Amino acid sequence: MTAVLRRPLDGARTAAVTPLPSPALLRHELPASDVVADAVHRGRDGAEAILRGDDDRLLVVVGPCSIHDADAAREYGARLAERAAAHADRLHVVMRTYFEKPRSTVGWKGLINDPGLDGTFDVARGLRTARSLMLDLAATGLPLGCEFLDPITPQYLADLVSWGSIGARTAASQVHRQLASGLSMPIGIKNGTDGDVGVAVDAIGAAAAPHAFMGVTAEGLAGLITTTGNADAHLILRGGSSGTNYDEASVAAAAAALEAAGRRGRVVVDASHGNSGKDHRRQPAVVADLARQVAQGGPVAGVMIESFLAEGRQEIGPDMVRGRSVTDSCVGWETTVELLDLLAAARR
Ligand SMILES: O=C[C@H](O)[C@H](O)COP(=O)(O)O
Ligand SMILES: C=C(OP(=O)(O)O)C(=O)O
Repeated sequence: MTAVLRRPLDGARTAAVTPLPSPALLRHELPASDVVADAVHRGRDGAEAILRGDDDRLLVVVGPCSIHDADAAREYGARLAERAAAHADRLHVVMRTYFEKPRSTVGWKGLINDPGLDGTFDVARGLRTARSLMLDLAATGLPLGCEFLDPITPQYLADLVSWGSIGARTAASQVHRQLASGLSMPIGIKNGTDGDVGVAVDAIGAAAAPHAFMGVTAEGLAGLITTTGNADAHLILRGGSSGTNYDEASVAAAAAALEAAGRRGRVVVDASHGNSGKDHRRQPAVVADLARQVAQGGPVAGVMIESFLAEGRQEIGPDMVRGRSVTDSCVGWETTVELLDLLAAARR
């Protein structure tokens, strides 16, 4: 029989596969110093103690919706480290260092995916830029927080993260629940984009359980990952298409749903996203309501604020304003200072 040329069975829709440095290589090139390791541990311990009710400070996760300019983020971090130190007896401040953005359809997917903001997708550079920025920020003593989106990214960066999140678009994803079950820091899981809190309560239960799943080792090889479960997975109320859920009744209902599922009835509330209709000008009113709830005691263990140096948002383009978000709109620095003061006063 004459040999027939077979059509390839895969690769039909793959344009290229480009090698990346292994996670172990990147961590070797950019290692965590003792000062950084201490900041990461203090960040994790503080967040865990607050969520467990053993520390009566308020967790505040604050920072840009996404980081696109490492220098502007360094300036923001230096300012935030100073405010965090000033409020350290009442607030446990974690800086949002979000390098991966889940998109509703398409759009810029964050600094790791496209550090040039120009569709060149230099992921190796994105990983280096993100890790090196995180090392600089953690060296100021600031604990860092991010959303875990791509299941491979944690191997490159998770050692520098004190608090993590699973977003509204992935709360139902088994891959992300399994990932959360093995991460070394408390993981906040958001309610769905439609406002469904049940999906996040289910995710918290799934993340608390041990799992075995396929993943990537530090050397970049395929591996079977076996986890012990994350007892510090918790709920983030972020509102949704059905309305906001930062008010006292919604917070109480969410806490009751958690308790009915056998989980701790303590929540983090996001002042942005569905709770502000993505309009940064509404965040101060949400934070003011949360401050009132915090002052009364109750289930609010933490508050999330989207903030950057300059308020608002802008499109990616040639004439961008330094320190202004290129994803969701953020409150500016002066408002951030006022909101931190307000939350600290409420905790007093
Ligand atoms: O937090 C950021 C955005 O809300 C999220 O990435 C979705 O953005 P999009 O709806 O603009 O795609
Ligand atoms: C994407 C985010 O939030 P959500 O998943 O609530 O949309 C975010 O916090 O950056």
